[in-house]
Amino acid sequence: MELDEIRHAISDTDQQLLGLLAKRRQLALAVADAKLAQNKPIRDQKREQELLVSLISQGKPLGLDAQYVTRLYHVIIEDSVLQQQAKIQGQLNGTDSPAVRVAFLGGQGSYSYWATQKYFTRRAERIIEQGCDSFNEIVQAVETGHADYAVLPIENTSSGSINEVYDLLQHTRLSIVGELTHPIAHCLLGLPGTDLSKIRQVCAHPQVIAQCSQYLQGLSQVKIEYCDSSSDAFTRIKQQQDPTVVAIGGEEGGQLYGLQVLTRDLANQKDNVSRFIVVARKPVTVAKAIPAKTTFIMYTGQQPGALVDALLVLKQHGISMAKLESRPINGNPWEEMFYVDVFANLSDYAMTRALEELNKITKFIKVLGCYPSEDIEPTQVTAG
Ligand SMILES: C=C(O[C@@H]1C=C(C(=O)O)C=C[C@H]1O)C(=O)O
Repeated sequence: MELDEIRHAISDTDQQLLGLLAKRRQLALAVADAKLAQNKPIRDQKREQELLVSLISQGKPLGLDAQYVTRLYHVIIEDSVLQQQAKIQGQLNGTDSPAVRVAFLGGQGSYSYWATQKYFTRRAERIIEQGCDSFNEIVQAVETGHADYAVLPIENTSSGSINEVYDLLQHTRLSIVGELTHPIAHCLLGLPGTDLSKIRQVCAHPQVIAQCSQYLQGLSQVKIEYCDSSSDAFTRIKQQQDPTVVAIGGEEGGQLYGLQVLTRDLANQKDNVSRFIVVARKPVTVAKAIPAKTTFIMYTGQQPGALVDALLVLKQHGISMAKLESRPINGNPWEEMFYVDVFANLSDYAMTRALEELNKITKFIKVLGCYPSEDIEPTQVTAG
């Protein structure tokens, strides 16, 4: 066969694969309805395990190795679970809508832009993007009704918690309605033909600079220019047309601005991942069929053992903590507000009781939201 002919056959096969993947998604969505009717959880790891074992043995005689099949199906199953969760949540909360207005940091190509796309593509036919220059502006956009949702980065595996976002949560009336994680692969990006040895300036968001601090220490002769977002950094490079100025951001984002990758993997941690929260004016209820997280803030006072006592309440009710963070309380020097993420649904009996008890022993407590957990741990195939 000629090259063109073979490529034609590949394209035909890919089209069939896409058709089949779309069909599989539809079937998974139908499964979600059936599970809801039968009061069954969305995730069924026993079924996933059986499926993987069977697919691996079916793949073998076809020359498809176990690792390849497993990797592919982890992606397919994750999508299938998240599609089902999004559908059930939309139905339960009446949030199914053809178009959503979403505020996020930066413009097209910023990390928050990709996180927004990832989260809302499953939930709406159209995303009306509202790029903002600061976290404060993003929150304001939703508070004032100019946007329906905000997507905010809250923590990162290299730089830790994003304090500015934590502090905004202390004072907002908005509720956390969702979360997602997104891999953040920092690259040095420049105009085509940029010579790495001649760069004089690096443009990036302060969070990005913190996440790449070790790499940047090695560029001692280079000036760091703080930008509002990665897309702001890309825009500057494109506008300035100066090959000695480069940006740090994601490869896909840089491509939208005609920039080329000079160096990859700049983050301090190899697995550089950010967790984003999604906030809205109205809280949501999480279906029992979906694993939920609840976030609350509390001020315990400064008496000895106050935090221990509060955490013991969670222990007594068998509630596991996903994260504990503390931030200063504005106007009260040396006093700290605790932010607690737990693996629990706000409507669980244990969670209701725990909150009642915490209410009695803390000086202030407020639930910031209960939302589906989007951490879909891949099912591993066990031998035998
Ligand atoms: C589609 C289902 O829901 C989930 C997704 C699965 C899949 O995509 O194959 C398998 C098990 C469940 O965790 C199902 O239960 O069959």
